[in-house]
Parts: sequence; structure tokens; C-alpha cells
Amino acid sequence: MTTTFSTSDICTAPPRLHVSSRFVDDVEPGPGFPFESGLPTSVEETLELLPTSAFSCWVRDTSGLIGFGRTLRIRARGSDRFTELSKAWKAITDAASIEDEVDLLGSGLMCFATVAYSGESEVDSLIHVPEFVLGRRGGRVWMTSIITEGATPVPPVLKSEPLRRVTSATSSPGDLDSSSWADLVAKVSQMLTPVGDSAEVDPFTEDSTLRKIVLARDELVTSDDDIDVRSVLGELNRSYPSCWTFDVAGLIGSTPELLIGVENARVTSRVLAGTYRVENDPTSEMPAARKLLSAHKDSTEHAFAIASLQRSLSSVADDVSVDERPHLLPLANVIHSASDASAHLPEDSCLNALDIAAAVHPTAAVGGYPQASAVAHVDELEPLDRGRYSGPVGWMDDRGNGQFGIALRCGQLEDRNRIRLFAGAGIMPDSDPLAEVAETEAKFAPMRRALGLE
Ligand SMILES: C=C(O[C@H]1C=CC=C(C(=O)O)[C@@H]1O)C(=O)O
Repeated sequence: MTTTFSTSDICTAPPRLHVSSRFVDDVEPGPGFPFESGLPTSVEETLELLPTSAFSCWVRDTSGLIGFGRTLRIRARGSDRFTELSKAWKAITDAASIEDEVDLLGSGLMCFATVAYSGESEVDSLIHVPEFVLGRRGGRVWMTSIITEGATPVPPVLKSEPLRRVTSATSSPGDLDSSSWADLVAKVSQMLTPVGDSAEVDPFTEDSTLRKIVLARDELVTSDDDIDVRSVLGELNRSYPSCWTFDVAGLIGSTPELLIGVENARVTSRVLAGTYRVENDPTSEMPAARKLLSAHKDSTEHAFAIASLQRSLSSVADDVSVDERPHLLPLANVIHSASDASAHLPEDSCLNALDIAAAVHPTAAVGGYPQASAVAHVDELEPLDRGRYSGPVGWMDDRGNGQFGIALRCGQLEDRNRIRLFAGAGIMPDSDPLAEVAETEAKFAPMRRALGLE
């Protein structure tokens, strides 16, 4: 049974969780061995072992965390959603007893989390604590069990069930069709003030002139049969191995953008802004992408995204450094301009990965530039509630470590056979509305393909 708590319930009476992590790749099949037909050797084989619903996932290439069963869920809404969830998580971790023979990133007590983009959203932000976690990192496989004090642990025996590809999906426009969205792009680009060709972007400027706004659109995909989420995740992981493929509370996707990673006080982030649409093959189109992404519109858009991260990350971390020049990140559907950043948490910092995500959200990749004025306009101009799209999605542990991606290239499951897809684009003063529509089409492509639509 799933129990969803408010953050105040948790802080008033934190449940005592018992946590145990052990390796399962050196255990002989027999009593206590969790797999009916041997240790899974790939992400696909692992997905086949899961129930068709009620699981969570954060996987990149062959490493990651897959949770199933539910020990508890915590929800929050409004502008304090980050602080409230973080406080509740700290209360839980303080009360927990943990045995962790694995001691790898993601072992021990952990939770998955997904946070709404806006404090105005009517969608819950959630922490989800699974009953079991299968982890794979550095060639090792482990299992964690997380149970509430007094509950009897029932060790699982996982049976394989083939993934069912989605074959009967159809799509329809969401809140705005593409031509109304193009009209909105045209209106918004008129509201923005260009910067000069040679202007440096100063991260610490107090200038509030509006330069960039990210606008999103949605699309509804419905299928005759239930959507086998395991199959969607398998497709995404296979086609986008360098992205973080996730499913948390039915928010499913594969994001190329790491908002924040925290590992033993080292903070990392991957900033993306500037997009080239791949026509056929990303490798042969790299020169064309380089040309487009180094031109004024995309290079300024990228500079805004870096400036915004530098400013917000400096408020919580020391030694913030960003790549001197962006690099190209080729994916099957698009090529992005990307910069990697790193920083260190001060020794006396008691912030966890969710706190750091809160400090940098929303970046210019999903809000705009400068942050405060852009965000107010997004809420006012967009007719849709983004829900958890473009918010932080990922996991964290009891030591403050964790990884949060920006929930992009994703959809929110609304029913067993219905999912709402989201995609957005950074609008600049010189944006061409039809090119921005085409860019969002390219950003829908990973989910559409995984749902059998393209
Ligand atoms: C808002 C999205 O992408 C962002 C991330 C990378 C590049 C972007 C761009 O070039 O506009 C967007 O800022 C999305 O995928 O929905």
C-alpha cells in the first residue's frame, strides 16, 4: 500500500526506516537470491524484471538506479516546495538505521524526487522512497531494501516478462496547436531586447532587461492499450545512452541536461542552450551544427545560460568554474551547445543535492534571462501548467549526494494509456517562430519514437 504524506506529517513524526544494501552479483542462486532466472546483464533485462507499473528509474547507459515497490511518498506544493521536501528528507535520514556494505554512489538510503517547475503549479512535487532499489555502477550490482520499522521484509523474487512495444499510439495537440504557439513565439520575441554583437554577459549584473524567455508546448499521446513504461524506458536508454533516462511518479523521459550532481561535496552541472536539428545523421552534420551554434543568436543564448548558472551556483558553492568554450553534444535528434561546470560545497555546508538544485532552478535553459523577470513572464504567458516538466528530477541519498537532471524530452503519464509530452525552446529577439516550432518537434522526437509514433 502506498502512503503519501505531507511534509509536515513527516517532520512531526518521522518514520523510522530500516535500510540494507548488499551486493547481489556474487551471491549463488538459492534462498535469498532475488532473480528467478539469473542476474540481469543489461538495462533491458533489468526492466523486464519489473512490474509493469509502480517503479522508478534513473539510468545512464549501463549504470543507474531502479526502484520498485513503495515505502512512502511525500508531497509538497507552492513556492516552499523545495525547502519543505528537503526538510522532510533530512528528518527521515536522521531517524533511519542503515546497513550499507556496498558504499557506492546511490547505495544505502535513497529516494527519487521530482519537483514542479513553478511554485504556482497545481501539480505535486514528490519524494518517492521505494521498497527495493536495484543499483548498478562500476560493473557491480547491488540491492537495497528500505522498510518501515515494524514491517516484515518480504525479499522479492523477480521474474522476467518481455517488454511490450507501444503499437497503437496517436497524438493530438495540447493546450496550443503549433500555429498558435508560433504566434506566441512571435509576440514574445518582440518583448525581448537584443544584446550587441560583442557584449560580454556579466553573471552578476543587476540589469533586469528581458533578453530570453523559454516557451513550452505540450502534446497528448493516447494508445489503445496500456503503455508499457518499461518498453518506453528501454527504447530511450538504447537510443540516448549519454542521456539520463528517468521515470519518477510517471514523469518519463531522457534528459541530456544535468542540473546538478553532488558527490562528496563536489558539485557538477551540464549547461545546454542552443540547438541544431538533426536531419539525418548527427556525425556528418557536426560542421553545420558548429556553424549554426556559433552564430550570434545561439552563442548569446548559451552565454545567458552559463551566466545564470554561475550566479546561482556561487550563492551556495565555492570555486565555481565553467568550461572556457562550449562543446557540441550530438544526440540522435539534435545537437546542443554544452558547457560543463563544477564547484565545491564549503566544509560547513549542510545542503543536500535537492537544496543545490533549488538554488539553481530555474536556469536560463528552462526559464530565461535574467532569471527573475523571465520566470514571471513564463508563468503569465504560457497557457499550460508545465507540472514537473522542466523541473528537477532525480535522486538523492542520506549523505547529501545525488543527481538531478532538468526534466526535458519527457512526458507525464496521465492515465495507463495516456501521456502528455512537453518540449520548449529558448526564444530570443531574432527567433524565427517556424524554426522554433521545428526545434520543439525535434525535441518531441525521442518520446514520440519510444511510443512508436515516428
Ligand atoms: C526547453 C528545452 O530545452 C532547453 C535545453 C536545451 C536547449 C534549449 C534551446 O536551445 O532552446 C532549451 O533551452 C526542452 O527540451 O524542452
